[in-house]
Amino acid sequence: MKQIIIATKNKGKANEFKEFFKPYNLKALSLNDLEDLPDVEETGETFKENAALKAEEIASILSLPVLADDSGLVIDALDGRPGVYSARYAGEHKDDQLNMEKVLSELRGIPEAKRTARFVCVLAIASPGSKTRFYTGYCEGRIADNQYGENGFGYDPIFIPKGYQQTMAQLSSDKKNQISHRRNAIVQLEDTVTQHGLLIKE
Ligand SMILES: O=c1nc[nH]c2c1ncn2[C@H]1C[C@H](O)[C@@H](COP(=O)(O)OP(=O)(O)OP(=O)(O)O)O1
Ligand SMILES: [Mg+2]
Repeated sequence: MKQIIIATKNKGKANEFKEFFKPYNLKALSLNDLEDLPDVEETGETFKENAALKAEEIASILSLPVLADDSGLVIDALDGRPGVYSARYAGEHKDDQLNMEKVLSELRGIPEAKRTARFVCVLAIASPGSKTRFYTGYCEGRIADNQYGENGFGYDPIFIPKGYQQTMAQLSSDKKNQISHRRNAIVQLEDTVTQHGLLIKE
């Protein structure tokens, strides 16, 4: 089966990519499936910069095309925080539970209408010898008053997508994968994958 390498150590993301690429008969391999690859330092100030850093470093080590995903939660009432610092919002150890508690406590007392937010996903495809390509997807919504649901990962238990009354973590994974920022970014990338075969390793 053809394979695509995703420069992520996040198991939640990796599982979503595995689902996304199934219809193309593409096996998605994450950094958890490959040996001895470094954790790329995310020193960029934008999702785009960090996605490029992850894709380009791993592509250069493997001499293969690589896809990377940099994503996060942008909350209007917090001037866009946690944004690119989403994973490390409550500290370097990347704890989803503490990150959600920090967001909920910062938004305490803020009414529903002012809790608007969006998930952002920037995908980068780096291929040795070519210019890196980028694809962006969004999912609009608002921050709940508490955590609800067990599905998904990251901030899903506190994010209510626009048009829904439940959090992302209360929706099925199939539903999430139809409406998420990651899906919306993948849709942009589909043509590249299918027509140019850029990501494919036999
Ligand atoms: O669908 C999502 N549902 C809920 N939360 C999400 C989602 N997508 C991103 N997020 C949050 C998780 C993490 O707090 C940050 C991503 O940080 P980000 O650096 O891109 O990923 P990461 O460090 O977990 O893994 P890696 O860099 O190896 O891909 O945004
Ligand atoms: Mg990261």
